[in-house]
Amino acid sequence: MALSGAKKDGREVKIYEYLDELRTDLADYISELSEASVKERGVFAIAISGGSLISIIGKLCEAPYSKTVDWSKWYIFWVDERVLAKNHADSNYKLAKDGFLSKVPIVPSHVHSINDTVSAEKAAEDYEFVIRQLVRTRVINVSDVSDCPKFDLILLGMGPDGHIASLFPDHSTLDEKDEWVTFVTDSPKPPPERITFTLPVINSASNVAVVVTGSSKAEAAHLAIDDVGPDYPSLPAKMVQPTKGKLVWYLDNAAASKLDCTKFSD
Ligand SMILES: O=C(O)[C@H](O)[C@@H](O)[C@H](O)[C@H](O)COP(=O)(O)O
Repeated sequence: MALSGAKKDGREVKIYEYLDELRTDLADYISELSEASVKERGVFAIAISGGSLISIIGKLCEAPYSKTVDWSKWYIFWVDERVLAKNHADSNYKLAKDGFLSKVPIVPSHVHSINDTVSAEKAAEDYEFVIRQLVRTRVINVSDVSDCPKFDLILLGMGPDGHIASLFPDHSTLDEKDEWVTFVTDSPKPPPERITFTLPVINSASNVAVVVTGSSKAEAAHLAIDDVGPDYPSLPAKMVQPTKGKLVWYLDNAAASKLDCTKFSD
């Protein structure tokens, strides 16, 4: 059973004792969003991150989701990617392909991975170009507030330092307002070269879910979720504030161990 707290500003925080409960609830949530999006606009545009998130959403490859989700309508994107060959052990594409995409009938041409044959800067530029084409054809919706792409769902993990996607604390990419996709060549988490969606794109999504497990992330989760004042202006996870979309945090007990649950109002 999740201890769920709806906070004042519309964020939802869900905390689970058992990882399998979290995986099931998240899979339910994703399949509900997929169904609603397919009903409303015929497609589901979802952007995923790397890391432990992939094994968590691997639940979607199991029954009933494997049979009930309309996989033919899914379009897959990466919120961030390491600039490596697609068959490299550290590639987010490879991680997702091996752990998820190869196990469900997603149309191969709907899987939009980065150009892995060019520099980080060019890969970011190319990826933004691809996204612009798909916004034009409305595979991806567009935000009426920011003119940014409006993904149906963006799935994020979070690092112990509070990074999300490949947006790291105190990094200049956090200030990027014009580009949809940018690049880093000095990522503190290896490998150093990455591309990443910018905050305006993340915050334009219809739905954002941040999935965090493990005690190493408890402090960052506390700083991002609890109202700790203006002392941590550059914590990327705290900057995830969808303009009109819905934000849900999925945490296990260990990651939630420093949260001030008394502030939650159901
Ligand atoms: O490619 C990456 O490195 C990411 O997309 C990154 O943002 C990741 O989601 C977090 O670092 C959490 O990773 P873990 O869940 O594995 O700790």
